[in-house]
Amino acid sequence: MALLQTFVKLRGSVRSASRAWGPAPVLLGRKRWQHTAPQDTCNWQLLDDCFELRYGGQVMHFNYVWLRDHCRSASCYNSKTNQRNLDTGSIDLNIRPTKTRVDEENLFLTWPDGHVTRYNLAWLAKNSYEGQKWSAMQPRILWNSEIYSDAKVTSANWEKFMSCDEELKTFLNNFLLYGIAFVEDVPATIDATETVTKRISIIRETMYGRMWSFTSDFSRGDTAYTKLALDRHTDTSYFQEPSGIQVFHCLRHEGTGGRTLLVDGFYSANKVLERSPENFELLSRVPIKHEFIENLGNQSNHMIGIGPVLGVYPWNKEVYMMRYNNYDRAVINTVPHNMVQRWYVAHRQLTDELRNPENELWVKLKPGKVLFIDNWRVLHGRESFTGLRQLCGCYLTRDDVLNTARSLGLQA
Ligand SMILES: C[N+](C)(C)CCCC[C@H](N)C(=O)O
Ligand SMILES: O=C(O)CCC(=O)C(=O)O
Ligand SMILES: [Fe+2]
Repeated sequence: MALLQTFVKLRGSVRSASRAWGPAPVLLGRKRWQHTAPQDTCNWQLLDDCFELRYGGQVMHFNYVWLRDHCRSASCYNSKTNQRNLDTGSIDLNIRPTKTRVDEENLFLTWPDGHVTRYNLAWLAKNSYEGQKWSAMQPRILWNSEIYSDAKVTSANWEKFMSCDEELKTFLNNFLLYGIAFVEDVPATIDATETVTKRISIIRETMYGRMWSFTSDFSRGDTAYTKLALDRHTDTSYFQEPSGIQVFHCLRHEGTGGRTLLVDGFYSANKVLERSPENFELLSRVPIKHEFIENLGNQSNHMIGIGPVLGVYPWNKEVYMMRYNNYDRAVINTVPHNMVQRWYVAHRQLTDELRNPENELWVKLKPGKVLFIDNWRVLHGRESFTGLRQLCGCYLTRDDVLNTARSLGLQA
């Protein structure tokens, strides 16, 4: 560090001539940092192991290797393909800048080989760990049945949905916010159901097929193919990557019962977090297995998916995936004995939340009404039924649904 101190200015500040310190930017829960004019003022210092920047009322820390790695100069980064050119493996892990300069909008670092990197301060703030810590990856509205009903979320209309991007965008916005969305007036056929889903994404083919249609004929080795009630669950928890979206269209039902149950899993997970952070932590850290074993005359399948009940981003504690399927949960043999009891306690707390009747949204699916469920978030179940009931649908590839949402300007 002696060498460093000889060549480098270690501290500095830049203040816009006529501007004073403004109030700290307000964090609106899911919003990213906002920078308004009075917060242009910035202070910085070179610490031993990182560059400390105070900008927009926020103190941020940037590791030196990270800074070198994120140089956006033409030789380090190809802005046509949005890909890094720089070989990260060639960066000296003890690299330090030899010169530092900050103006009102940018930080300039000179590296030992003379290469200069310019970083826009707002870009740094947006991409800092501290900035991400307070912003949501995926803005959403957690709901129980009252919140969802009061929101009066409208369904998309088939014709408009197929022809108008604004209708698709509104639909996807609702889907991202609530984890469920409906399209109505769809012709009651498998073909039309396929058409409506293809407007959003690529269909994810699984061992159940591409488009599937099922009745209570027990044609597959799963309770879904019976008339029995099904408690709330997420599907394909036994895949390493559970299906992102599930589509349901009830093509006919001549009988009684058979209503669909929907529960926002993230609402319940959030209640667990508020009431018992230790239980939330346990559910997000302990990996368990789910399994699908099917032996039919003409086909056999054995799927195993491993992961915690709650998939959580560690930096902001945001839940992004719930695997909850008591039918398909496999033997627990991944949890040490002294943790199993605590895991069951945590699982019970989540189960109690999920079973709170206030959280249950019941809908009767009818021909024409297509339901899209975020299968990483919203649990579904069904009431037992009588009579002939035919349900068709498919799973969608999650990446492509989110891709469509982003292409329409939504944060996903
Ligand atoms: C939807 N479809 C009828 C095709 C399959 C149902 C799969 C049911 C399975 N127990 C699970 O939860 O994944
Ligand atoms: O029959 C239903 O309403 C849903 C059954 C089910 O859970 C499924 O197919 O994934
Ligand atoms: Fe299911």
